Amino acid sequence: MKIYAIPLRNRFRGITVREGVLLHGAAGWGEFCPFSDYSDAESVPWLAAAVEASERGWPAPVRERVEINTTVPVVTPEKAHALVRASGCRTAKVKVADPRSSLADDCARVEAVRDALGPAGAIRVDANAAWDVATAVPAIKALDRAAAGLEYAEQPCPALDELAEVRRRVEVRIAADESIRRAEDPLKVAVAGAADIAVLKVAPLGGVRRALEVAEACGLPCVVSSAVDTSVGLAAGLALAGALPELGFACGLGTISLLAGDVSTGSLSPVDGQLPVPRHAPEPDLADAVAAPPELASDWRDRLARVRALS
Ligand SMILES: O=C(O)CCC(=O)c1ccccc1C(=O)O
Ligand SMILES: [Mg+2]
Repeated sequence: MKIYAIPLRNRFRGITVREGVLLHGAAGWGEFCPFSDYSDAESVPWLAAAVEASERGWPAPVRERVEINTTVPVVTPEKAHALVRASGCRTAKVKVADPRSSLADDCARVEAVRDALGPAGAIRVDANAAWDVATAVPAIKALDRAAAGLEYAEQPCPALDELAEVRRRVEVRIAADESIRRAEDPLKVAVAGAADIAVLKVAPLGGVRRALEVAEACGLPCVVSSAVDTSVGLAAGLALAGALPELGFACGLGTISLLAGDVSTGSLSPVDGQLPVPRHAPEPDLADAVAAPPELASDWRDRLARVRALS
């Protein structure tokens, strides 16, 4: 077992350091890294995903490579432009609706991203459920204009009925993320009328096999996205992206550049906007260099024991 703490290059989802545990088993390595605001009960599927990776391994893929979106945090337009250029990706996902960023700031960031991608690139935005319907509708229209066309808007509002209403009132496609991964039962969310696209994350859905079941149950085109995990967790996301019967959109697995380090020399950083589908997670040969300090490590061992007891 290895416990890591890696600073983020820019604040993301309100956090500045990413922490987690790497578990080793018969099939290799798995990552357990629920965010600190996740309860022990909510962390149970995260452990199931790490156990699947380390004990059992993943189903066989149907493709060898996955197109990747670069993820643009809440940064200045200049920085956003540079990040997109440096990524080599043809699709960018821009975080919007952050409390520290106005709609005008978001539009300026999206314009800079369009400039960096050129007209052939695709831009999606992610509001992380920050808006109500009355805010979302004009905001999505403004961002769509700033982008000269959005590919989709991810989770503009918290509730499914709000997503459905926004979807009726804008021309931009709507993607559901939190509505699926934080649902009581992700297999039973009636997401079809509320969204055009389902965002799937391996850890909160409880593993690659579980996520494949969710994909089948929801009946929508899927995008696989990361939890800003290390290359060990990203490998599980790529295994899911590799195993989905259809994959029509770039996946949000280009997040290693958001971290200031990684646990592996075999770092999963996109090349020419793509990543290969690995058969197992890379060996965390650099984990000791980013080891969590003793007190933090001990908190994680306690958390792991509590979540194991609930599993
Ligand atoms: O999808 C991506 O491009 C990156 C992953 C991402 O945005 C994310 C990462 C951690 C937690 C939540 C989210 C999210 O999609 O809302
Ligand atoms: Mg999202």
